[in-house]
Amino acid sequence: MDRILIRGGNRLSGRLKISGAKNAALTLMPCAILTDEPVTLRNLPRLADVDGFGHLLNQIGASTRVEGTRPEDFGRVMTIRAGQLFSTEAPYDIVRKMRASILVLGPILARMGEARVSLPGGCAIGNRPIDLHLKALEALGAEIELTAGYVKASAPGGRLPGGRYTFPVVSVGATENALMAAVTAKGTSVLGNAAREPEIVDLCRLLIAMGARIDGVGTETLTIEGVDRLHGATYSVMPDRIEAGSYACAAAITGGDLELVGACAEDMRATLAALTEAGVTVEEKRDSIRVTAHGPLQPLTLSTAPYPGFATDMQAQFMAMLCKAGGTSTLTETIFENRYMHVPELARMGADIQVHGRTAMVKGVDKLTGAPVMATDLRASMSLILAGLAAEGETSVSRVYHLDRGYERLEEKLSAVGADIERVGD
Ligand SMILES: CC(=O)N[C@H]1[C@@H](OP(=O)(O)OP(=O)(O)OC[C@H]2O[C@@H](n3ccc(=O)[nH]c3=O)[C@H](O)[C@@H]2O)O[C@H](CO)[C@@H](O)[C@@H]1O
Ligand SMILES: C=C(OP(=O)(O)O)C(=O)O
Repeated sequence: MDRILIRGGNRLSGRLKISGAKNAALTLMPCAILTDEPVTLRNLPRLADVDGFGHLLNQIGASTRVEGTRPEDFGRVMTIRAGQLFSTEAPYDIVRKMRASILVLGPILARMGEARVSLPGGCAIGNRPIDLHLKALEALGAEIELTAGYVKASAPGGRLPGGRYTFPVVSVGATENALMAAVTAKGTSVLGNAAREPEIVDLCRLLIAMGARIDGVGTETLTIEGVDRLHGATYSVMPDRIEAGSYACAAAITGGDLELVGACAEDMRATLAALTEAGVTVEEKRDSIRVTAHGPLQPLTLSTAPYPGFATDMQAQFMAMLCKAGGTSTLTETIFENRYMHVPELARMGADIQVHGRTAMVKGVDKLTGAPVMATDLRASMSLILAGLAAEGETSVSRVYHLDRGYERLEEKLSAVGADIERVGD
């Protein structure tokens, strides 16, 4: 298994290209199930999860073709053709490896009138239930049955009637599933307390480009007027706000100066506000964000929340960064009950972090020291990379397959801006 080796202490500086967003890509790809015409996605990041999702689409009968991208390019173009589907099932073996697989439930049900998708179960960051996905689909008219670890959903008469559902808590995945199921329903659907994440806006934009009728895009009430059929489209995946935020933390923790090319400041207001409060200079340019760290970092008090709040996907990276702040920071994780797996690993590098329930107190330390550490999930892995960049000596991060799920060519991007980082096989 590969490891990443970092010899810390280098100040990062230069331009770094931001890739297409994983969390958008994984909700745009299943849209192709909704039409028999080709859907072409540009700026699709080269990630293990994108490959995995392609594999899942192949399993149900869709073809995926990657076109004319050179190996040196970031991102790629993929055309998905779901002319005819021969299966309505997402099996356990795929769903257990990739949580986003649950996002085929709504589109397969809408297209085929029935779907059978394995229950995803928990994962390292906590219990990740799908009850709200199912309740929303039921409200749109689906009949749901849970048997032998699978969700079986069917639309009476082969097509959902549509309906109204107000989410009791904001759920990104359930909003996405319900949206994709509602766009071809017979009638109008209204989703209340819907997630407003930029990735949901990206999803709406693709669906609209395919002929869907959606009102209230970017707000908490989405009104979807069902259409008889959707057509193909070509669409560019939005820039990855979490990747951009992670590299902004890399600039901050190394006292560096990075220009994040292609990053969209509008999508990452809470992250940029937190960086500014920590004493980092953030300069918004036409097609990039420049992040410059000067003196010592200031401690912060942050609590994760649905968009436009501070993203749970940025919590681990900020925790690593705040290990180098001059004072004690307080981080509260409100979305996932177990998203502190990076804490014991950061402690191995000299971090001083106390966790009480959902709150972590991060006391800044004079120095972090390189150590062998183990990645436990995607963003936890990134927090270890960040700590390694700032640490004295060598850090070896194992289980880097977590990173490969969400960071396109990480070591290449970081070494181009001055990091001493390499991937080694065992
Ligand atoms: C609101 C939020 O920040 N969502 C994050 C969540 O999306 P993801 O779609 O995975 O999770 P949800 O947004 O659905 O979860 C939000 C909250 O709702 C709960 N829930 C969710 C679905 C359900 O059926 N029942 C239920 O109780 C979850 O346990 C969680 O506490 O993880 C992704 C990966 O880290 C992030 O990119 C998203 O930003
Ligand atoms: C946890 C994440 O992703 P996933 O929902 O795909 O596990 C993430 O993007 O931080």
